[in-house]
Amino acid sequence: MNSTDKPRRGRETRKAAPMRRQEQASPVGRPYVMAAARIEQVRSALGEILQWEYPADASLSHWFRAHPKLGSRDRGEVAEAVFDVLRHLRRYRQFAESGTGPAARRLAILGLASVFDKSVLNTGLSETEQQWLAHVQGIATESLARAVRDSLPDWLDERLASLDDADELIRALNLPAPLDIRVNPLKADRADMLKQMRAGPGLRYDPEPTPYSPWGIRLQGRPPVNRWPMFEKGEIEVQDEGSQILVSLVAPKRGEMIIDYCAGAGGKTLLLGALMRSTGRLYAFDVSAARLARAKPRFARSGLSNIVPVVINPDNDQRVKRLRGKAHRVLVDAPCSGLGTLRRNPDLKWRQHPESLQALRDTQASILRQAARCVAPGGRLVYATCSILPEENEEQVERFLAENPGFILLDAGKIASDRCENLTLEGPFLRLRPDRHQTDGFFAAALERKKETPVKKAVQEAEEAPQGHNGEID
Ligand SMILES: C[S@@+](CC[C@H](N)C(=O)[O-])C[C@H]1O[C@@H](n2cnc3c(N)ncnc32)[C@H](O)[C@@H]1O
Repeated sequence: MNSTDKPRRGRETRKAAPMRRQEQASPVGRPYVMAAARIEQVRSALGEILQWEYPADASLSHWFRAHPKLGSRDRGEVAEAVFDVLRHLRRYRQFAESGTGPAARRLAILGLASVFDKSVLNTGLSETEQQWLAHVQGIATESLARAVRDSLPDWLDERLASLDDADELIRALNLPAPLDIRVNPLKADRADMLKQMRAGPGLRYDPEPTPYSPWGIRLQGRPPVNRWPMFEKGEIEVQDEGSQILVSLVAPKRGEMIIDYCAGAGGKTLLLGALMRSTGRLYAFDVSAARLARAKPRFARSGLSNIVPVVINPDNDQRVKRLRGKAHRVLVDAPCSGLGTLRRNPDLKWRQHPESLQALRDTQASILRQAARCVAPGGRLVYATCSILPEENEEQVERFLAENPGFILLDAGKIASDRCENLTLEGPFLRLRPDRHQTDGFFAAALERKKETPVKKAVQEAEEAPQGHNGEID
């Protein structure tokens, strides 16, 4: 699960334009209408989202389409309140149990308390509601159990408890994220792009270079990046710095044959292709034709001509078979719980369950096994997720290595730091966390197929399969 590569919702922070609506900024009489109407809008949107039928951003987009009269500021405020509720749902539900009237309205009020100043919000509240809000806002959250205070389901709280500095991690996952973009190294230079942004549409979003990735720029607030000329020209893409660092582990070279095995909407494919300087052959595999279709306009904007998108079957795909033992590098950006991206997708903590995790683990192991067969002797296999759970990460890799002695584990931290200055990581794995690196939570391992281990079986099977020119597939 990864939806890190599109413009995100998130509260405006730091130097971005102040977001909390203040009474003095509104004409007389307006705050009441605004606050009262907004409470009803947020309540109504939450009514759809909390069914959990679809991801929250999809449900919210659906709700916006059903309310076309709302302007961009209205939508921004509704989105901000809704996402605040999703982040703090368990605590807010507990707070909403007290008080009178529909609890759904009280959830909306709590969400809007993060958007509006008290004076504005109070204009839409009854006396009793104002008293209730003041009461719950005065509760010392430190006295609550962590799962309530930081709003986690019990099963997730228990799993996260085993991680180092769990409290810091959980707190960071509950904060809204800034927006990272990535410069397309084929078309632009980061220093020039920073200048252009500061002189143009990016100025009010406080653009700064990302600390580790040489291609990243961090923006505060909710910049409408996809309407900016540099985006339309393919000079920039939205991509969390963590994803950029992860691609640096693949370290593709000019002229190589690379497979992005789970390419999805192509976020990582784009950077891989640019690092190959649009040479060689870059297969973008995915089982989802719809996701690959979403990647196509991005590929077109990027100016890359080395990408071959292929919709594959999850089992026994003949085109995959033909690439056995041939690829210099294979990236498996596996489908995962996405729990490292809670800053942007807080609904995932309510949409995932231990049972769905087990199914994901089986899929991950199966994809890793199949993708590994494509790696040439001496070639590199990178396994990555945007999860923070060991069962989707270290445990998968350790099991794979135990079953596949022809592969060895490389030092991912060292490889990443070759490309990403300032990045010092301990241990063989790449583990990024919002509390330590200000990125989403990511995991990656870099493996190498031993040179001396012939991919005998794989090659044999590849020879049996009908070949395209040079073992390529169309
Ligand atoms: C984490 S997402 C990939 C995100 C993408 N790499 C990016 O950077 O935008 C995982 C992808 O794996 C795909 N997937 C699921 N099962 C698969 C399989 N058996 N083989 C290949 N891809 C699969 C999903 O369709 C999804 O697009």
